[in-house]
Amino acid sequence: MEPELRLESSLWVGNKRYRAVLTGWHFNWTEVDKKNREKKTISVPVAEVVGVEEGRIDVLPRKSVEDTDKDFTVFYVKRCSSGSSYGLLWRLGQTQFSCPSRVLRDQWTKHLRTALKTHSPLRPHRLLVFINPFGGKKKGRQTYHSLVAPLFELAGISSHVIVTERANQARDHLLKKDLTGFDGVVCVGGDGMFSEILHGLIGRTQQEAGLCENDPAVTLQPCPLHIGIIPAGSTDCVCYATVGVIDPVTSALHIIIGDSQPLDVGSVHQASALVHYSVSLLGYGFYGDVLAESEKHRWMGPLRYDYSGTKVYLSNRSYAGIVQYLPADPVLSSPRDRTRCLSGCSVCSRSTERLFHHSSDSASLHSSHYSQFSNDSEGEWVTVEGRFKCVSLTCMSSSCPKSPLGLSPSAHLADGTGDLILVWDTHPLGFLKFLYRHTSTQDQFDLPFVEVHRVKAVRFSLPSGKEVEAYEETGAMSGGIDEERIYVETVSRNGSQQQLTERGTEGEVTNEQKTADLFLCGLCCSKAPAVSVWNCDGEILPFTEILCRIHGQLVRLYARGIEDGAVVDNCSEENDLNV
Ligand SMILES: CCCCCCCCCCCCC/C=C/[C@@H](O)[C@H](COP(=O)(O)O)NC(=O)CCCCCCCCCCCCCCC
Ligand SMILES: Nc1ncnc2c1ncn2[C@@H]1O[C@H](COP(=O)(O)OP(=O)(O)O)[C@@H](O)[C@H]1O
Ligand SMILES: [Ca+2]
Repeated sequence: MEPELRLESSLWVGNKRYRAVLTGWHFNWTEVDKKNREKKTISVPVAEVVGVEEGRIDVLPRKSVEDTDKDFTVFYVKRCSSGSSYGLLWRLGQTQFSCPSRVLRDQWTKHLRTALKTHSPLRPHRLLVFINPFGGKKKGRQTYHSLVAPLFELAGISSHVIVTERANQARDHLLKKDLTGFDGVVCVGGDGMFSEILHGLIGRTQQEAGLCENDPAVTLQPCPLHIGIIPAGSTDCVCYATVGVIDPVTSALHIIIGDSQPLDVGSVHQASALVHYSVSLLGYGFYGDVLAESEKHRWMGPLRYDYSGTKVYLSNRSYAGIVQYLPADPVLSSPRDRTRCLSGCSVCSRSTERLFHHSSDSASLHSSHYSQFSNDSEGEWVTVEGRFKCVSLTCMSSSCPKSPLGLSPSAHLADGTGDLILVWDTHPLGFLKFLYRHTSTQDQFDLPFVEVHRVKAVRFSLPSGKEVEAYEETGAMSGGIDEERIYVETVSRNGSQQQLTERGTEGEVTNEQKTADLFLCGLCCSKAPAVSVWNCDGEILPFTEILCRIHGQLVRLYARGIEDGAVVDNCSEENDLNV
């Protein structure tokens, strides 16, 4: 602690006298009664002070209520239990202090501001904000302007706001435009919008580092800019899994105080090309089918997933496939150890050490393991083959309001691994039981037809002859087999990421749409299709045979992971105005 940051004096809040103390890390004020007896203390970590203003201030709308030259107002984070969610809601608390003199007031504001700078080095000064006006319930713009912008203004953050006019605008901006002076990028939208930001920032960082994203063996460069998520989408799983609640004000406060949460990212490859990045769900079978079906019902908003989920469940399909995976070190953690990755997680901290201080570890991965779809399953790769209801890979728990503990409740946000969930073909009631367990604390892996593995990489392929069979079946039904096959082959030869991830501008048919059409055409015919599609964080991938490698802590979010429920709920403290 730097001694000059310490300050102690008597201050008044209303007509009560307090003994206020600023140490390096905390700002405390304790009520003192007329007989000098100390009563309740309120303690705010300096890192959670949002701002300090002279006078008496109100926010939302912001106005100076009274500017006596002996007063100052402190804004800070307060926690409230969220009822249904596991995480805590953050709200803006404010307390108005009166000093005996103006000199003392100036001393307090100066010291508090200096302490803020010293103890929150990652607080953003300038942010680039992308708003998807069509995400979720289409309230992104309103949410940002009414709830988030006033808080940014209060905290002295300047923001450059872009309301997107087309899909991939945010990604393209991040790939090409000047980003000098920005500390972070904020995305107002859902997981799809987050994915755009992710692709833009990872791509830009690799471009600048001269690294080739197409090569799964390359150790990618972590992104220097932080990402903030203001949830305004349908699933909002990345926000829920990293903050614990879906709440724009909570997320805005995490951004303001410069919280930092690293996140693992999977890179998905086909042949020698990068196809997509994934953080929440890379799913084949059920989740792929649900996404393909739901794209037809976008107009339903977030409900489209429940409708399509039920429809796909009732169609009771399973798919043949070969899954190969590279297991992670079982000594470090296990997907069934019943732990949860919480704020300050020790498994993730140890991984930081391993990921960034022993780069020779990752060098050992630069072997033929990543040579695309080679048949050698030498080394540690494990191969399983059969029929699956679904094959899912997630880099984190993927908790969301639908499933508060997530696809893999013990997965870690930043341990450099993903959890591979294999659900073997089973009777419909068994599968329903599996799905239903996601909504409660019951263990969805404790079923005889379910396996879960903590992995560093996964490869998926179709049993020999299946792919041709698949296209022939669908082609026979649609009458368009030749055109489709040529199209897929052309794209894979070009290997252009731009082409692979571009989503439709009007009048033009993209890969995803073609793949979805090809697949959906199978849905409406009596014969079940032999192949499903991959759902990659809400995008349909145009390939079936893929390789995914997990990159530890490739990006950082303005978040801190889910806070332990034992953290005090200080919502109803006396003397504070809850804004
Ligand atoms: C019976 C109840 C079953 C509930 C099962 C819940 C499982 C939920 C797991 C959710 C994992 C979420 C992973 C995140 C994926 C997102 O990246 C991604 C994109 O999100 P965005 O549109 O916001 O941009 N979202 C998705 O792909 C959505 C996947 C959602 C699947 C939901 C499935 C609901 C299933 C309902 C089945 C009901 C069966 C009833 C039978 C009578
Ligand atoms: N202005 C826009 N018009 C159409 N699509 C957009 C626009 N901006 C972003 N998108 C795309 O919309 C998709 C869904 O966005 P998202 O914010 O995740 O909402 P949701 O959670 O409802 O799917 C994303 O894939 C994103 O690329
Ligand atoms: Ca992980």
